[in-house]
Amino acid sequence: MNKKPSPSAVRTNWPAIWALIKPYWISDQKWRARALLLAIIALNLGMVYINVRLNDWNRQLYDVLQSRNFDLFKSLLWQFTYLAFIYVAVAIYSVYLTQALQIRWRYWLTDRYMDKWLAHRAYYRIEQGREGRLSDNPDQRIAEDLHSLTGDTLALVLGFISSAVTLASFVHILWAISGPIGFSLFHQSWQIPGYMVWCAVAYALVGSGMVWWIGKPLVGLNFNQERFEANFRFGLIRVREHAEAVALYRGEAQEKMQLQARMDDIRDNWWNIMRVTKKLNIGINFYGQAANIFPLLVSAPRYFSGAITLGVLMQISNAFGQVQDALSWFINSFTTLASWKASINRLAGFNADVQRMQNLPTNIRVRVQKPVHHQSPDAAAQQGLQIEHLNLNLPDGRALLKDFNARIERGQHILISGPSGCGKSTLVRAIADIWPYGEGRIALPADAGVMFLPQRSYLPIGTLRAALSYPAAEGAFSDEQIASCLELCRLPHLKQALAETANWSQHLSPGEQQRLAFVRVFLNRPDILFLDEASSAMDGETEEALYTLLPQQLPGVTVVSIAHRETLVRFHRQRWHFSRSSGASALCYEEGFRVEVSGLRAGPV
Ligand SMILES: Nc1ncnc2c1ncn2[C@@H]1O[C@H](COP(=O)(O)OP(=O)(O)OP(=O)(O)O)[C@@H](O)[C@H]1O
Repeated sequence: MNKKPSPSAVRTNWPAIWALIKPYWISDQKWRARALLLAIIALNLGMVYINVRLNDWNRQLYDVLQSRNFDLFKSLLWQFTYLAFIYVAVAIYSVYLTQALQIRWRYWLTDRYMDKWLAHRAYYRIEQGREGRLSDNPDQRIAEDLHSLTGDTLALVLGFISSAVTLASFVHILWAISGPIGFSLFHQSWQIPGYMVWCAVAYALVGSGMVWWIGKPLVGLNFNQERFEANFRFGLIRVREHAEAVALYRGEAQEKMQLQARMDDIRDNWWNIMRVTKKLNIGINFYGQAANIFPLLVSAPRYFSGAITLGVLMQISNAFGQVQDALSWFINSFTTLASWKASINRLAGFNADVQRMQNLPTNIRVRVQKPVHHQSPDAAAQQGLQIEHLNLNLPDGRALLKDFNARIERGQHILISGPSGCGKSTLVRAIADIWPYGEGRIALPADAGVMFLPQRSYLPIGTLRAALSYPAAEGAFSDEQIASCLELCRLPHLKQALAETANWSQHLSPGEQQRLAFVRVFLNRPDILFLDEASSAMDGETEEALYTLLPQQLPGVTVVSIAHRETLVRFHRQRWHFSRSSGASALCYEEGFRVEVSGLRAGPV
């Protein structure tokens, strides 16, 4: 099976990582964020302090046990009780505040990422321009990677600080109590002071090197796992969204095959993760188990020679454990580090894509004409829409439309026709300023309301009232206004359903959905209306009725329709027909199409 090209993983360096993390900490929320972080660090340091106290308590306990002193034993138990209570309270609040900081940071970041994604139509261009993409599934980048970026960063940073302070606190305890070790080499006697500290360092270094060497592939594997999971979920959502079409085509077997293929990707990659994790766990578990016995083995000679008491031996063992644990921060955090790095790489790719799409160079200049000096707003709106030397291309540079010039006067009704795939919708996309590939100038009249109706209108999930008001907020139009427009558009039966919530694009027929789009037109009352096969699913009579209503309800409205049906000709005064200059009928992108402008016999408009 052919695998789809995967977005290349972005490699990130420290400045790039810092650029992802920094913004929140210097934002308008910085003081609250920093205060929370400081409080959490203080609580974590408090835990380290209690651990230091417990280490000393440990020594006293074993000495008291050895000397069978019951009174001291009882007092030690009280000491432990209050230390344990404080530890529990500090540990609970440390987690609670960390979670609070995480959700604040995530909320702030998500808000920024949603803005970036929706700004300059990056969300649209990312889907359009498939070439050279560095990230996929933007929904997952925003929903999941920001979640792990905030959670993992806090866990890693706080873990690192705790480990560093634990290391500093216990190194000097271990240094002081472990004493020097002496040996002779080359007929000379040598002494290594605080030799247990060096043993711990050597032990942790060997372990860290081993874990890094074994676990390296996990970063790439985690990156892919998230991608495959998102692809699978997206596949399931597609079936849900297109349930009716799949059912009518009896496409279940094909869907199953495609979903299975995506699940296979998940399973294969998961096996690779399991293999690496198994090797990693072998290393980590041996390392962890050996750490229990290693300090006892190393300090046993001094205990048996009588140089240290049992209490000191146990204190050494405990302090060694703390030092070794702190030095093993890298080993213990390796899995988190691997998934954190994969999230960072994915977010860097997403940011690069969004930035590239926002700054996509375009030579199509779409601007709003400034009103001529002393011109009234009405006169400004009278100015027509002007298209000069417009060339349109496909994203890969092939020519679609060549040198098109036109002027649309106010109140003009224009029909755009031509073979399928010649670029009619693309011309409308260019006028709507969402198609960047090409060159030329488009001037829109000042203060004119422009509305674009595609063949399949978008109906958000929610109440019918909200779907009809879109993109205005629910409540922008009164129920009376909406009801009278529903009546006009031959949808009286929906008047009762304004407050109902449903997935309207699944519930209503395509013809009804197109009539709903016309309701939006009558509610919004645009000055210029583009209809891209917006009535193709209606019966001929309803289509004619709505076209007749347009100039009646919206006097002076400019209408530009894309349509294949010749019955619509009589509602238009001008035709723009896409054709090959050479007369060739087949699509050939080398030469592009030309548009012939011709007058039409006056109809009812
Ligand atoms: N994002 C894209 N990437 C690559 N090619 C595209 C993209 N969008 C459109 N095209 C191509 O551009 C050409 C023009 O598409 P357009 O939708 O403008 O055609 P049309 O004339 O409106 O067709 P129809 O009458 O079938 O609606 C088609 O060949 C289409 O495949």
